[in-house]
Amino acid sequence: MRYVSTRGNAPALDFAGVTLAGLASDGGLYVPELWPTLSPDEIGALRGLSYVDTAVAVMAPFVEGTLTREELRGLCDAAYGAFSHDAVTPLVQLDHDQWLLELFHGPTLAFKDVALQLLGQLFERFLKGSDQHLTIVGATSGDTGSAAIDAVAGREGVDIFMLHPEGRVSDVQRRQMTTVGAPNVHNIAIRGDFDTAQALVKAMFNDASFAGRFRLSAVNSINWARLMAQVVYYFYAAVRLGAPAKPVAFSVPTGNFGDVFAGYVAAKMGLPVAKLVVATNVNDILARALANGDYSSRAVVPTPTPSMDIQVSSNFERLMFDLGGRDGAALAGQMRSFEDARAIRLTNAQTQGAAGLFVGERVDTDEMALAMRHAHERSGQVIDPHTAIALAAAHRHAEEGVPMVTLATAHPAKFGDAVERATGVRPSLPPRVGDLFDREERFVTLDATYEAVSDYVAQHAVPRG
Ligand SMILES: Cc1ncc(COP(=O)(O)O)c(C=O)c1O
Ligand SMILES: N[C@@H](CCOP(=O)(O)O)C(=O)O
Repeated sequence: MRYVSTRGNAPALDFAGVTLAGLASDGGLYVPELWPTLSPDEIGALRGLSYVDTAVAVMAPFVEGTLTREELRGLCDAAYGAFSHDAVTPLVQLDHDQWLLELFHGPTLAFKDVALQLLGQLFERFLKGSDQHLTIVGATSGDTGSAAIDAVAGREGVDIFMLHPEGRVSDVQRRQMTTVGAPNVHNIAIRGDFDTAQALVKAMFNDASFAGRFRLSAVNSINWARLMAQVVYYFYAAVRLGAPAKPVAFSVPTGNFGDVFAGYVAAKMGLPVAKLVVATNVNDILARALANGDYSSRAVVPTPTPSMDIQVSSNFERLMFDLGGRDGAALAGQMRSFEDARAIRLTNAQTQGAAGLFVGERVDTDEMALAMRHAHERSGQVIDPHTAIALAAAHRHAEEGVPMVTLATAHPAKFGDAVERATGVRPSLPPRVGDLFDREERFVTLDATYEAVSDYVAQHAVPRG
């Protein structure tokens, strides 16, 4: 399998190449040259398979030429052995057609673990025997940071620099990052929002002289391997609910458009997906873009769903590329206009193509709290605020006879205050992270400027050999 950049001006790479590169050298994102497909019989044959067996069947075409199925299985066994539920991503029934897909049984209690535990294994595999030292730079609005740190803390040959917006992540989220004592972990709080943090990370990749000094890599969902691993659970859930004979709908709490783009990939691969509900909080650029092609970014408003407080969704570029006829030059022009004006109109091909599968929904904080309360009172489920955004959106699209799966992206204990306010229940932290508030924190706080952040990274990273 070869991968091409959405901006059409970077070398095509194999799977190991895109995993280590993260972002393409022309500023674009890597996507497979062709979408692999599974036939209805092949999808039907996934029914009853374990999560790891499903993962191998779904991901094998993406790693072809780089990893054998047996190698992939070994990495998946190691990655998913760290999950606390045998099913890895279990389904929970809420009512007749409404389901939750629990994605938070990994070490850091959020869906990011599903991809990042595997990414940690992939980095180790691809760096084995080489003298390269990887400098990972990442941005987090809360959950990617801890999941990435957990995946690489203490690993040889890797340093991780993780930027989070100061004061805009929950206490649990921050402590999950800042109390990890491993010397290769560097936490940076920036005086700015997540979009600024993400832009600073991309600027380091796009600065040829900086990127030339270090072997940079990415753990955000700009890294293709992240999305690939997330495609698996769409198949795993859908076959349990009747696919391929029956289409299944998904509602996805959305920020950087990574998780829901993985659902799009599953559909491109042949999974019968009835609908993908793109659920946003009041930071609703995606809901507006999908409703009327208005892709314009506004100031980020802090909410009780901090991980979705995003106005520039990296992975939307992948969708725009695919729906716009895979024209790298045209997409590069569109992205340049967006970067300059923070506002563009999507083309007809992009809006109409998206309308076939996606529907955007904006859910405000009151509706979110109501969804949490209803899930608790009617179905006995304590859910986190991000999941509640998607559940509220899912109810707007309930259709008789079509299973609707809401992706439960975080454990409620990560957002204990918001959950308690809405439901009166204070969820307790699972024992694996129970002593979080007794551990010492370690991080620096920097101005949100390129100079401040890149200088800090340059002073602490290991240069290329
Ligand atoms: C708990 C939670 N839900 C939803 C999201 C949004 O996912 P995505 O950025 O892939 O759209 C995030 C962050 O990414 C998150 O941490
Ligand atoms: N909500 C995310 C933001 C980064 O998203 P990513 O999926 O691109 O890593 C977070 O929790 O950090």
